[in-house]
Amino acid sequence: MTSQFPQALSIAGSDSGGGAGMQADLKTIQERHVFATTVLVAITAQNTLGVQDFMALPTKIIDEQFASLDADLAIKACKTGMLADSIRVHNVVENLTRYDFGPLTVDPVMIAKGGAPLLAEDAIDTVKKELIPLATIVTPNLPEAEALTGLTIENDADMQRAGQQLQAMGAKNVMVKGGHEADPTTASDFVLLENGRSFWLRSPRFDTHNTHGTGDTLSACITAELAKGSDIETAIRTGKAYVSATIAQGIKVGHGHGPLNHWAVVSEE
Ligand SMILES: Nc1ncnc2c1ncn2[C@@H]1O[C@H](COP(=O)(O)OP(=O)(O)O)[C@@H](O)[C@H]1O
Ligand SMILES: Cc1ncc(COP(=O)(O)O)c(N)n1
Repeated sequence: MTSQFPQALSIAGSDSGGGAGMQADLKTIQERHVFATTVLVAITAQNTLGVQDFMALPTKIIDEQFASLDADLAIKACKTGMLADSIRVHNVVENLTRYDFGPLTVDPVMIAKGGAPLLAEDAIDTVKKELIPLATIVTPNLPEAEALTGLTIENDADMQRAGQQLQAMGAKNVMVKGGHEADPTTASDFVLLENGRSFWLRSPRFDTHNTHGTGDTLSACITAELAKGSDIETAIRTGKAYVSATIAQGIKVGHGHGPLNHWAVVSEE
């Protein structure tokens, strides 16, 4: 039989507004020419103005989605996004241990841009102890890196320290994202690789409110590239170039923190 087309999996929550969560993952993976599959963990009633409500799904149907995928598809890379609470984090970890869906990108989603919690506070410990040790790469933003490490992050040295702590927790590779930094000109992310190499990825900071779904888009792009067989550094660099393009080539949708342009053309490709 001929080899299967590259397939990737997003394990996440739904954003009814279409800009973040599962929907951002699907759009990104599709744009990167990889076949996207999903395990839905929670449903949010959400738009660009905020999260109005959410409901986590029963673990039985989460188990069944994993089993259905394993029985048929050939998934080569996967990612996690919103996992809601400690019970679901544990449940997803059990399933990721049961099946081989390739390298795992952990986007430790905690709080939506508008401030709504997407992960119960007591689940942070479960993420640290159970999920991060499975991660091929973990991609926290600054508030998430602070919550996971207990550090206060105010400068480049703090971001590097957070990266080292997250690697010590068991993540092979770490990308500490600086989207929430105060720097008005540059968006800088710190990358620490499994082989000990580290570097900064910097792009111009675009003056826009349309940054809903940036973290999901970056981590989904990394996942898609890993599904195609890219090495981790190439996947990370492509992810940064793609998310920058989706912000730079913005579209106007909604009345709050608008979504990204997932059709954006990445110039260096
Ligand atoms: N205004 C911006 N201009 C350019 N890049 C940005 C901007 N905001 C975020 N980014 C980039 O988007 C990616 C996601 O970062 P961040 O916003 O920190 O994540 P999250 O969505 O998880 O909060 C990072 O590569 C970050 O540097
Ligand atoms: C269902 C869901 N998952 C994740 C996010 C994070 O979005 P952002 O990337 O803007 O932090 C979100 N707002 N909703």
